[in-house]
Amino acid sequence: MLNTYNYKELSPDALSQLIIRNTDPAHTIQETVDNIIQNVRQKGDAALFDFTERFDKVKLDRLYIEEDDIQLLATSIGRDQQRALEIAFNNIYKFHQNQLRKEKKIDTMQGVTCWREARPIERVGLYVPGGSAVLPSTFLMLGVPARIAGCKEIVVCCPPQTSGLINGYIAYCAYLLKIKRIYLVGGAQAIAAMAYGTATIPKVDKIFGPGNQFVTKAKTIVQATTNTAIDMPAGPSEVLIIADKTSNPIYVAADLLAQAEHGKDSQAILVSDSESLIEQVNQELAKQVEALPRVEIAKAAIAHSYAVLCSDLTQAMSFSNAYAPEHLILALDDWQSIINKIINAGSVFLGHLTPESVGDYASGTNHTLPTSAYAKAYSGVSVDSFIKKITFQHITPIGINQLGPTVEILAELEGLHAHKNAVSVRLRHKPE
Ligand SMILES: NC(=O)c1ccc[n+]([C@@H]2O[C@H](COP(=O)([O-])OP(=O)(O)OC[C@H]3O[C@@H](n4cnc5c(N)ncnc54)[C@H](O)[C@@H]3O)[C@@H](O)[C@H]2O)c1
Ligand SMILES: N[C@H](CO)Cc1c[nH]c[nH+]1
Ligand SMILES: [Zn+2]
Repeated sequence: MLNTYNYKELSPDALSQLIIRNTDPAHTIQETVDNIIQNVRQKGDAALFDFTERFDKVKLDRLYIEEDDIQLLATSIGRDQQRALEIAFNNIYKFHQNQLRKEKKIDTMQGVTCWREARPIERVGLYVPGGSAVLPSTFLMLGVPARIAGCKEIVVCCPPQTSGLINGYIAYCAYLLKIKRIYLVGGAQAIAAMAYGTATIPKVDKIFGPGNQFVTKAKTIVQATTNTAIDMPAGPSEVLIIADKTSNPIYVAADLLAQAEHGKDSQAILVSDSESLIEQVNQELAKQVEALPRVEIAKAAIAHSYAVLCSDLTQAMSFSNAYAPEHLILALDDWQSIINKIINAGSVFLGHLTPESVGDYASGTNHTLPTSAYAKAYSGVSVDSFIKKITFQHITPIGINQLGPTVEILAELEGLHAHKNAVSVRLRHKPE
């Protein structure tokens, strides 16, 4: 099922072709998204009603639901499902709360004190995907760190159900997160609305959340064209599994399919030093895929996924670092010996009993992660994503005497005399 490449036969060009994903060579997604953004800018709410009818096939009479509806929907789900969402909420909360740390004040010289303090981003927009599958887990992954950071205004957009509402699981997450309004808008139009603001949807300072190629393209466009920031490009899901003769092919195939079922444009890569393991995983894939309800989606994703045969695990890790996967699974007995060779990956899963699904839902780590090789430069969402760190400094009379002459010289060598003077006047005219 997986097309297999031999690492040592790959030219540098072939290697870079292999690791590219989800490009938009004909710019069709770019054009569609540009057009959606322009429409939302010009027509505001009217464009949101239109696009929701066109893409989500829902004719809305209002763009949001509020507390009463949310409460009603939240109570419609089973107690087991509520408990599972509560356990996920608690674990994500515990893991993320530990990320809030106070930094020490540093005296860089006598009388010169510098430090940083965190402040929440005031208005944040959370995008909860809901096209091919509604993802309440993503709501928790974004909402929990936003709450821990202390963001004042949390705007949430999610594509509507055919009923014109949201589903009960999303509503239960809203209840856990104390979110009182959800906008029933998805896709690029939701991102444009949060970046520009409409009569109904407030403009925010930063947009968070994963989504399909339309959502991800819209995020990168608004980041470049407005003063609204984004968390990162978090597009179609990916997994790369490094496996050897100690791996269980049943588990490996199951983990590949778990990401393949997200969307036709998802990618699931197997890298191994064992030809026979690749063969066994292929047999398992063929068996397991047929049992999935989302069999057509998973098959399409597997069709443009592949395996890479390497001579050893060091080579396997080099390939993985070049690919920079959103998720990396080390399905090995001896994962400890290569963990320090990982350079690029969004989130890592170690050993045989750590499926990626646990991180998707409930172990505590965040599942909003960089895709398309952006793991080379971006981290996944965390509490840090929802705060700014502001630097502070204070200089005493001793400090200005110590540091002032250095700054005078540096300002002079840059030819910036007003800069120099701002120090000189303080050295010459000391307060009584
Ligand atoms: N990287 C991550 O951290 C992460 C986490 C969770 C999910 N994901 C990914 O998020 C994605 C979710 O995608 P999804 O489609 O299910 O939901 P989505 O909410 O991202 O997209 C649905 C919206 O896309 C828009 N749309 C659909 N077809 C369109 C078209 N032809 N033209 C313009 N707009 C169109 C519609 O407005 C619809 O509301 C998946 O690819 C999944 O792999 C990534
Ligand atoms: N694997 C996705 C991140 O790429 C997250 C997710 C949500 N629900 C299931 N999985
Ligand atoms: Zn997943």
